[in-house]
Amino acid sequence: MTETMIAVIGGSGIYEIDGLEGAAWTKVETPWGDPSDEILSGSLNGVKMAFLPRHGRGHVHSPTTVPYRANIDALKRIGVTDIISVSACGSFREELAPGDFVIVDQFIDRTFAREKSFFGTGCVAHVSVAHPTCPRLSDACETAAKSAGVKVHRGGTYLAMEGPQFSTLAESLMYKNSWGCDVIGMTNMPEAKLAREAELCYASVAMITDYDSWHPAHGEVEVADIIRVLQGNSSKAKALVSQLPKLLGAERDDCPHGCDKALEFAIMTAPEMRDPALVAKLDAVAGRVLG
Ligand SMILES: CSC[C@H]1O[C@H](OP(=O)(O)O)[C@H](O)[C@@H]1O
Ligand SMILES: Nc1ncnc2[nH]cnc12
Repeated sequence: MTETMIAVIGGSGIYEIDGLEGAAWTKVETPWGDPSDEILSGSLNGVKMAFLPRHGRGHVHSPTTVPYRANIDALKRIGVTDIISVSACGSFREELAPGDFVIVDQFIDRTFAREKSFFGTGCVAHVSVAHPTCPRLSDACETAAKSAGVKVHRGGTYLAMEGPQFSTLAESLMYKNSWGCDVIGMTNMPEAKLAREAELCYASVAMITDYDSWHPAHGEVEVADIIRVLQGNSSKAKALVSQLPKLLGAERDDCPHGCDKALEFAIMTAPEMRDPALVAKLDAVAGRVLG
């Protein structure tokens, strides 16, 4: 058994969480630079919890400049076992309405201006992201959302776009009609890929804020509308988070889906050819397999 530590990565509109016992903001240093902000750590119902505002308090980082590698490394470094992402998203389906939550389980990664891996020259690794979210953690999010009285949909494909501009009408229609996507956002990639490389369970809660730009009755997406919906959503997200500790418990077994063993057979570079500097940087992320 391992001690559980649940981290919440809060997206747009969520810059703190209340109710943690012994809560303190702490700066965590990583070999990949500074995380988005200090990390708030404490406990809830006897379970260790951490919170990291993805864009930083005051919303400093754009989706492109969020330091995704530093964020995931920092969470792993302080002992996090499970990451719940909470994100504002546009919807491609009439029935996924603003105010609803979707427990996303697939992604299409259209981002192109971000570092997407901890590995590279001198230590090459290939992990599977066929199933990029953890079903055990997603189950907990679904149950937590229902207990918090949130309208929640299970499963959906999240189109991760580079941004920061929203999509054109042609893009929105293509993602919806040709690619069959359910929601759109700018941040869950490469975050989910990096969490998998770091052998952390990851689940994603998409808070629907708008119909992107495809919906004839809703016009184009605007930040003012998103903020209005987020103001209603943030108390729902906090209620969801407060249910998680009792669902996940203070101790956990190995992940039944193998998220915590993702690197077991992933590293290709021969031990004698590995770059010692890169191996040193991988101490938190891949120390289990690199020794
Ligand atoms: C404020 S609208 C666009 C912005 O909101 C989402 O951020 P997050 O995923 O961190 O909640 C979206 O991905 C964009 O970054
Ligand atoms: N329509 C949209 N596109 C991309 N990111 C979003 N975040 C919230 N709404 C969005």
